[in-house]
Amino acid sequence: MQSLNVLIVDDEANIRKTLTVFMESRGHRVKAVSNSRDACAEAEQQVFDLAFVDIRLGIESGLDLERSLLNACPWIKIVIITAYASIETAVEAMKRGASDYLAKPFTPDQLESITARLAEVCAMEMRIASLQEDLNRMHPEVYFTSRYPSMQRAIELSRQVALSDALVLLRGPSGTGKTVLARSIHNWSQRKEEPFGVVSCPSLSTELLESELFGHVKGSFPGAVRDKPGRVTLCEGGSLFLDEIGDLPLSIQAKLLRFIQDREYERIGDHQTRKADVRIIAATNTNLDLAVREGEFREDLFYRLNGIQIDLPTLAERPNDVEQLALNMLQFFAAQNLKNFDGFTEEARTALRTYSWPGNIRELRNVMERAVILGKNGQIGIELLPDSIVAKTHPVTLGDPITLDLIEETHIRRILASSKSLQEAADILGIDQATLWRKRKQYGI
Ligand SMILES: Nc1ncnc2c1ncn2[C@@H]1O[C@H](COP(=O)(O)OP(=O)(O)OP(=O)(O)O)[C@@H](O)[C@H]1O
Repeated sequence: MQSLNVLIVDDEANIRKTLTVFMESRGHRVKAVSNSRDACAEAEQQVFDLAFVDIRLGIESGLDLERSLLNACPWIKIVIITAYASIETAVEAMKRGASDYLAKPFTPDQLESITARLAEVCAMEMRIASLQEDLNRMHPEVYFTSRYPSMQRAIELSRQVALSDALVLLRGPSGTGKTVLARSIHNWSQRKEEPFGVVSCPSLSTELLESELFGHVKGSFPGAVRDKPGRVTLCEGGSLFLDEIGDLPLSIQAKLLRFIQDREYERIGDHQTRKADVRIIAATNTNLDLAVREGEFREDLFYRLNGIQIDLPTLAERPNDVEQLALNMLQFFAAQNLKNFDGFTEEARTALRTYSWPGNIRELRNVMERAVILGKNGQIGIELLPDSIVAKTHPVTLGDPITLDLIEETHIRRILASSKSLQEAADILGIDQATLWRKRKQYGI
């Protein structure tokens, strides 16, 4: 058992003494006080893992002290001690944040078991916090700020729908950030303290996918060696993100529709109907209308999912956002690799802005990671960018032996990059918005 910092608050000197001797004999560090004021003063000065608090401290109430201790040390585990055991006080103590309850007179065994259990909880919380830190170290901070109305709309709508339990369908090509946005919707919602699960529909066979979603009972198919709860069970109270929902087999589509409508499902091989409260967020990078027309996607499920659609633009549609995103990623990977970079050379900046990024933010992230690994310190120049990016964006000068198309593409990209809106770009180029749209499509901008 890890050694804990323990605070004992009791107005009876012999209880303080007994608890102190017991805890110290188990290797914990103890501070014992007789009243709320001293307890608060101690909690201000050092971090405690565990506190034993008498419910009656002379004329003061240990229940009132709970809140002050939790404010000072939010992770502290409080055990309320009382000679006046009653269900009501126990319930009240737990409601105010106590972790357990000990009735006087207590035995060493009871103390031992409460302390061991809470030490385990403390250790687990520390492990989770350190895993969370590792996760944060592995992922650049999500950056949603954009100069483009299409992206601003997507984020605004996401924040609005997050507050409801509405079904959401995120649409956008691969790498545009659908998974990241789904997780953010969960984090902006009231379900944020509950689990968030991800199931990638194309990654599993039909049977395994159904089992992944709804679970199975032992022996229901070869390989089902033990009962398994599905994601729907594990995400109770939270959200489940179904990536590439267009790839969900028809047989599972029917079950998903029933789950969405009635919140009911069965595990594979089980007749018991279960219920779960899970918000579904789905994503697709294909045209679901077409899948419906071709009979590959159920129309009724399509209409259920179609309620709130959020479209994520490609990176090519937001060239002026690339530099800031790239800069954030550069700083992130630089810190991870213990290097120091201060931005990009002018050439690299132009290359980043004019490249069409078919792999979207995922590709940008990979390019930044590669540049940081290959580079030393200072600025990132084009020599650190992949040839595919540099070749497509080499500086074009009028009079160079190049095609008119390349001149037109380069010119449109540069004007788009320096304009605040598509209308402004169209005005500068002397064409209407429809023509600009056709040309952007033609050049993949
Ligand atoms: N707004 C953002 N800020 C920072 N990084 C982002 C952002 N959006 C996406 N990324 C990063 O880009 C990569 C791709 O994002 P994500 O997996 O969310 O895309 P996706 O649209 O779900 O892709 P796919 O359809 O292939 O599953 C991830 O590494 C993610 O961390």
